[in-house]
Amino acid sequence: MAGLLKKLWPAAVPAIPENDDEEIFNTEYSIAMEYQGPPVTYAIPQIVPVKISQIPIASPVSSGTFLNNLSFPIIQPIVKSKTLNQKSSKESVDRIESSGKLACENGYESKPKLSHGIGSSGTLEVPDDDKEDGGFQDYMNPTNWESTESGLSSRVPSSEVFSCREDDGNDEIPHHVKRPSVTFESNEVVVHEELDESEEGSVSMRPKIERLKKGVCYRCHRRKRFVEKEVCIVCGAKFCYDCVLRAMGSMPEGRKCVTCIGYRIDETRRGKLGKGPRLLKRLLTDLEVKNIMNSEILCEVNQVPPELVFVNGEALRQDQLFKLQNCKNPPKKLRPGHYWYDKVSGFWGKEGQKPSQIITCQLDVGGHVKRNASNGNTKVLINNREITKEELWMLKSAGVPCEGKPHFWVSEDGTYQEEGQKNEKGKIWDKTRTKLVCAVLSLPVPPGTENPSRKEVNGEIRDNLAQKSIHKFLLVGYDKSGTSTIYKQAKILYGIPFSEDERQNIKFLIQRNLFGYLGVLLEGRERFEEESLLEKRKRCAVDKSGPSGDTIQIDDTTIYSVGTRVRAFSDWLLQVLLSDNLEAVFSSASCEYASFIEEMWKDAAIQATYNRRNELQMLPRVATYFLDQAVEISRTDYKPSDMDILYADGITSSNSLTCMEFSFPKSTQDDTLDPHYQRDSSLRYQLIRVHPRSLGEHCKWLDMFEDTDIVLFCVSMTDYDEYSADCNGVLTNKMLASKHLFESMVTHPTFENKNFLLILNKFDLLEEKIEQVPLSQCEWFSDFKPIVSQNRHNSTNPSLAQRAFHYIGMKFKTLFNSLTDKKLFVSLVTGLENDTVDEALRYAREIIMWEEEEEPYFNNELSSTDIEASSTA
Ligand SMILES: Nc1nc2c(ncn2[C@@H]2O[C@H](COP(=O)(O)OP(=O)(O)OP(=O)(O)O)[C@@H](O)[C@H]2O)c(=O)[nH]1
Ligand SMILES: [Mg+2]
Repeated sequence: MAGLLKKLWPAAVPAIPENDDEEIFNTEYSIAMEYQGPPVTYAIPQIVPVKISQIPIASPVSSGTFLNNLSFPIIQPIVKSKTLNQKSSKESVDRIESSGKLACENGYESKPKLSHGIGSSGTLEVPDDDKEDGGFQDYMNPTNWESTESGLSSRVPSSEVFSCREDDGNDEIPHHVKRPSVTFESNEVVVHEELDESEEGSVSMRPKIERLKKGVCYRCHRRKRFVEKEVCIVCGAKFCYDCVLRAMGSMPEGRKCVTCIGYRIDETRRGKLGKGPRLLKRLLTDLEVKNIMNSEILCEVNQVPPELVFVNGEALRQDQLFKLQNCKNPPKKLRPGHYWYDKVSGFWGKEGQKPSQIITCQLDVGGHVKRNASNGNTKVLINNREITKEELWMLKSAGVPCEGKPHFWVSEDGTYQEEGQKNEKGKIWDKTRTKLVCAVLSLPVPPGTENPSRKEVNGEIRDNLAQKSIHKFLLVGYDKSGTSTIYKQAKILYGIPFSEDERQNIKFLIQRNLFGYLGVLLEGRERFEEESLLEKRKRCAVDKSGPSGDTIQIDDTTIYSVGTRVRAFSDWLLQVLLSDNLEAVFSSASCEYASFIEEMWKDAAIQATYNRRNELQMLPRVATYFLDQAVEISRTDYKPSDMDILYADGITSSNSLTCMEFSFPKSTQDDTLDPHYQRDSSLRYQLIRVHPRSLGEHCKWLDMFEDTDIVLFCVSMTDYDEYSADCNGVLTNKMLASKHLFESMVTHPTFENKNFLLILNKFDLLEEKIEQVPLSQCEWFSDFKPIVSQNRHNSTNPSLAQRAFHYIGMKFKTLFNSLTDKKLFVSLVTGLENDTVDEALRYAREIIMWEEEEEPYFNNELSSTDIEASSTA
């Protein structure tokens, strides 16, 4: 029988054994073949599970349309035991030994053997045609087979690509996958595969394939870098638009190449099950795609094998896994691996890691949670588990006293009490701040009453919402470097509304700031008045003693003197400011100050003072913006505009840690460049802004942010001649202080391999300042000696500020490289201008993507400034 089959399809029957044994007849085989008959909707390979005995071999040539229209059929045994939890339908079932090895039931250890047709000598009988094909020949040559350490697998040498002779140049079989080899020493079918020991506790059943160059389609081998591809969830082969249907066939188990059908999925792709079949959507109807996606999610072979899921050290049974997956709040992204579960609180996490989720409590899965389950080292316990640093931070933010290394009992709703004490002390989750801290530190919060992501599919509850992976940007900078301005700018840019609470806070903040600015003005007026009085007296004295006796009547005093009403208001305001009682004043909303402010603002003395505002050092630059609308702002019904919010100094009174989630809106640039970016509009990002004060001494709290994808380190370029006093009153150059903070961060062990994007901010201010104060004022920049041409500035002849920016960037790059051996990315920003902030954040996204893809997507011209290309001289 096998011989006959081989005669029929000599080049395409790799798996048919020599023996005509009944066993073989009764083994189910799949035939994947391409249909080349009259046009049907689309030509796709058909997968037909048949037994050899059922194959219509009577007269293949004359058997009519069906067989004649099939070319290159691939016949493969369907090995039902490819998933570890599945029962075999036959005796010829592979057994998974406890060591995780795959072996034959009869104890024969499988040897790598041919799969094309075995001669009695065990050598290959390769048809002449095939011999011409180097790749195929290599594959078929037993001397080229190698055993791996386990002795179970075989590696295809040479190209490692199963290459099949092309008949008409058009209809290759999906040939990239290394075929499982088959031995027939015991009439049993054994699939040899490579073990991927990298996966936690699992025996990977995935056939390895040769990784082709990026962008290459695994079927037609054409390089189409910017063309969307569909990926096999088992072997990772990617197929282009033209090839995907031929390579994947009817997809009974979702997006798998035909040769991967029956195999367990690659666990790293589990998160992608049922998601984003963008290419298929272009090729198939909605219903077809939906069915394929449903099969992908629901078919048995794609499920997580229970014995590979360990909870508190115990492997699960099928019923336990079912319970876990179908409870009210099931673990998300459940994959084979080791987890811990605190039944009392519902905390759930990967072994050795902080909790990732709060699932339904009191489930009967796994044993007791171990003290070291999450590898915490804080000596503080929650339900017998030593908690992690992050959790300790969260508890502290919730106001839970943690001195004395207490042991807490925490229940599902977050109520907690100390061990040995009867009274509940409160609820952890009550404070909004605690939730914010949790969001930032990637700690779970109890699920809401309703979880909208859960959906009923075919009677089974599945978490069907895309498990969006969030990329985290950590924005840090020295005092007043502009991080909150950039943060607010991002909020406005990406349409993340300020909450009512935030708006109320900001409104008060702006009004308070305005009163502060007015206070500075009023003090200034008093000073100017005194100065002019002094001046007047001097002049009088000169006049009296003067020879001529003529007096020049310039009386400045009237300019700076105010009427009684304004004086009274001014005295009151200064008093309020001094007593720091503004909040109380504003909270009595019934009081309307606008009319006072208006009267005062119109006063000639105040206007005269305002005109000399450059002499008032206490008045920040931004004050002009707010003073110009002093009357509107002081009204009780004032609503801050986005611009007002942006310019307001500080976000809230406690602005040490803020966090927002956003997506990049699709830009026209994204459209034209790469599908990757189009997909990106659905990806979520988190911008976390943290003040260095919150990081503690030597940034000791920095490891809270270990899952940061990229650090945006913000430096104000105007800091080079400014000083700040530390707690001992010692003055430090702010640029050097910034450099010091930068060094602490980049050398922090948690951030060893992190990407850093340096944001050189306040370029607008630098342009003004650099004309007045040389950059070399800062000792770190002492060798900045630019030769600036008098000609107009252009791209080849940059301005002094541009040169300074390049120079500062270079200094940081060199420093970064000397500390980390890595490349620092740099972006030029003016925090008050939205386009530069947008550009910097998109650049950060690009850097993360490069990391993911290992290759840059497009050239740097489109991204933020590349310092390396510039010169500093
Ligand atoms: N002109 C100009 N002003 C800026 C720029 N970026 C920030 N500022 C101003 O600089 C001041 C400090 O900026 P913030 O964003 O508050 O700085 P910060 O990093 O939050 O500093 P902390 O207040 O210490 O938290 C504010 O008055 C901002 O309006 C910029 O690019 N140009
Ligand atoms: Mg600020």
